[in-house]
Amino acid sequence: MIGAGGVGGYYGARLAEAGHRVVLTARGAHLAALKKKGLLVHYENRQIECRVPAVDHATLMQDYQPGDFDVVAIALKSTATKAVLDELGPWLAQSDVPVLSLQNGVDNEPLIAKRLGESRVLGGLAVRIGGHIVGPGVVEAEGVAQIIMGEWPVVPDEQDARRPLLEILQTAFEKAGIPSMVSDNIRSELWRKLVINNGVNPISALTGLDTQSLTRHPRFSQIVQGMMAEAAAAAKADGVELGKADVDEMFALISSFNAIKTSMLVDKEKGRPLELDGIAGAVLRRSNELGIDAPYTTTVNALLEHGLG
Ligand SMILES: NC(=O)C1=CN([C@@H]2O[C@H](COP(=O)(O)OP(=O)(O)OC[C@H]3O[C@@H](n4cnc5c(N)ncnc54)[C@H](OP(=O)(O)O)[C@@H]3O)[C@@H](O)[C@H]2O)C=CC1
Ligand SMILES: CC(C)(CO)C(=O)C(=O)O
Repeated sequence: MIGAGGVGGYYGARLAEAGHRVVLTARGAHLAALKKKGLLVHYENRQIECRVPAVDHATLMQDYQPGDFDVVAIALKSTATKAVLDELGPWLAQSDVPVLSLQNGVDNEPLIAKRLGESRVLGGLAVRIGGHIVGPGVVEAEGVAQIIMGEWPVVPDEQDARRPLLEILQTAFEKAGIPSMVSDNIRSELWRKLVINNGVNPISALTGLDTQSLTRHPRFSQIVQGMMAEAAAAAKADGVELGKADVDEMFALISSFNAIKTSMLVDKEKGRPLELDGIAGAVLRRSNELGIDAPYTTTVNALLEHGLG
């Protein structure tokens, strides 16, 4: 699990708890704590204590072969994807182990494909999960925490070599208490998730409000829906057709989810880089390509880029 943060730490701990051999990567004080006392995950009134190897990337490349793993999952912020692929690329290239992205945004899988070849990419996303590092070695997570995955970009061919592995992963995830689904069109699923993220992540970082405060607010909910509609329109540039029904469905999904701080709000509070380019930037690039305006996204993105909020 590359990046044992809120998402990677939670899923890694669930898999380890179910008996899978998991190796976590991290750095800094979080890594030091993982090595010293293991990972502690607080999840829905439970505590999961996870004692598995935790290493930095230099140690990963030195002590392990990529072929030691059935799958390498990436749960980094998309701000780190390129740098980490530059770092791990030559090591990953030594085998054909599939790489599963569990990140938000639609630009991670293309980066992995460019580096390792399309046939090794498993697209994926974490849905209905709020998970964050709350202190060194400690993660708090909530929500049903589903995983959706599929051959990237779209391979509805039953002969695709990745399908049997996806089915094995799905079974393993389910047995570990992680609801999961294999999609024939992961690109579309990634865009549907981006509709949610463009809707709530930037405006939450700007206002400091949680998801329910935004979706129930008379004014902010309009901005959320506007930013969702702009993401849905931008999807067309990638050949994904999303309409009002998708926007309504995604708005209903996030409105009915726990009142959580988005990952971007948590990054803002911690003074960390924001995944702005991977979320609003991805929408704005496609809107520009299509020649359509995205006024809500343009405004909120510009305010955050200029350090407001
Ligand atoms: N958090 C959430 O609730 C949700 C997040 N997502 C998505 O999941 C992805 C992961 O998010 P999240 O779990 O919040 O991310 P986190 O920031 O919590 O975790 C990422 C971890 O990777 C570490 N990392 C980064 N670069 C390196 C490196 N070079 N070597 C070792 N470790 C490194 C980070 O360390 P450091 O802190 O030092 O940078 C951090 O511990 C994102 O795309 C996010 O949008 C999706 C659904 C919900
Ligand atoms: C909005 C949310 C919580 C949905 O899972 C998310 O993906 C994030 O915080 O980045």
